Amino acid sequence: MNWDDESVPTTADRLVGAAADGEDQAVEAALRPKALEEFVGQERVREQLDLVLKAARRRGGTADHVLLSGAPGLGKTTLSMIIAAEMGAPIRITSGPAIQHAGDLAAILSSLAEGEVLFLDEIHRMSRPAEEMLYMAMEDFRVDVIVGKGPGATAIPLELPPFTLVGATTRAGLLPPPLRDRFGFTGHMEFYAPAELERVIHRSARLLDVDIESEGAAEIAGRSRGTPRIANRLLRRVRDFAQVKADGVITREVAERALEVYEVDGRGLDRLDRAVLRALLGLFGGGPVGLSTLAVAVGEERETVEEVAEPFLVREGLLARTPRGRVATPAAWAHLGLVPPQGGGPGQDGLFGP
Ligand SMILES: Nc1ncnc2c1ncn2[C@@H]1O[C@H](COP(=O)(O)OP(=O)(O)OP(=O)(O)O)[C@@H](O)[C@H]1O
Repeated sequence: MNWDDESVPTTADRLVGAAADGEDQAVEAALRPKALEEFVGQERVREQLDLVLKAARRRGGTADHVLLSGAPGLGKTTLSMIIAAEMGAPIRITSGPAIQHAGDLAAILSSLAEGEVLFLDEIHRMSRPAEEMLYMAMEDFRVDVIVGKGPGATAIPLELPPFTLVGATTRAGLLPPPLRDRFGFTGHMEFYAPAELERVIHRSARLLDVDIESEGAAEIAGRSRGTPRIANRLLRRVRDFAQVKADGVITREVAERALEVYEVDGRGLDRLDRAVLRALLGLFGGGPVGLSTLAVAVGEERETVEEVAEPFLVREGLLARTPRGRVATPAAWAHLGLVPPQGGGPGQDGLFGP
């Protein structure tokens, strides 16, 4: 194998990145399920949420505050919109980083309509003063607006209409307990199984008027890293290929050829992921090797390797983070079609057996 057969990988426009790009934002609105029963997978969250919403509707009140945690692209925004739709309520969408001052939050809260759903994405990134204001708003539907500064400052209480806060976070563990405790319901979103992603793909294909065979959908699902956003994005790229290079129908063969062109392999790894693995195996015998050294070897920033490539490699059981550095697993050797050196590789100390 030639270790230099690909140029330095870049993270820009990553086809298998979970964050939304411009095109995603433009088309996602059309692909979002509008009702709970259209929402694929996440059975437990869906069932529990269904009860919370039905009970609130029966009481004729607003639903309890809901916290949704999970990786990007798993459907948190979609679910928040469904909550509003199921409650027949309007929705306001904002995010933690957009609320840096308590006053920003007060302005939003005081303009909410009764029963409105406030979706607060990346709630863990809100400023401290805004967070503290939110405690009282969630619990008592009231905020204290501070007027003036220093010893002369006074707090003017402001009544709020009852509303439902839907907070979304990629890391529930980062939320301070007083905030976490104020949510009546917490839903943990899991990565989707391939069969669920196939359903997402079939549904999106119908909406996009794309002809797809079951095996074509399965091929795309298997490379979508458990994430509907990635499944929808790969579907659009494979559709392009099918329309230009084939007769427009997505068969397994068309999906395979297309994803080869886009350099997304059978397990959903892209060039960056493979570059990290190749460096780890080819240059360092499978490790252990320090993160900084590995990053230099692939020509990327340390943070890029750690935050962009590694989480998926670890999740897939291809790479392990150990106190002595990064180590490739036997599955990594197998994935690249290589044989580990005798004895498990230099420095592995039999971590994964002989
Ligand atoms: N369960 C699902 N069924 C069908 N489509 C889904 C599902 N979950 C997500 N999607 C689709 O995936 C895309 C991304 O979903 P969404 O924007 O809700 O993710 P998110 O978790 O809010 O992501 P982020 O954290 O980046 O904001 C949307 O186009 C949506 O249609």
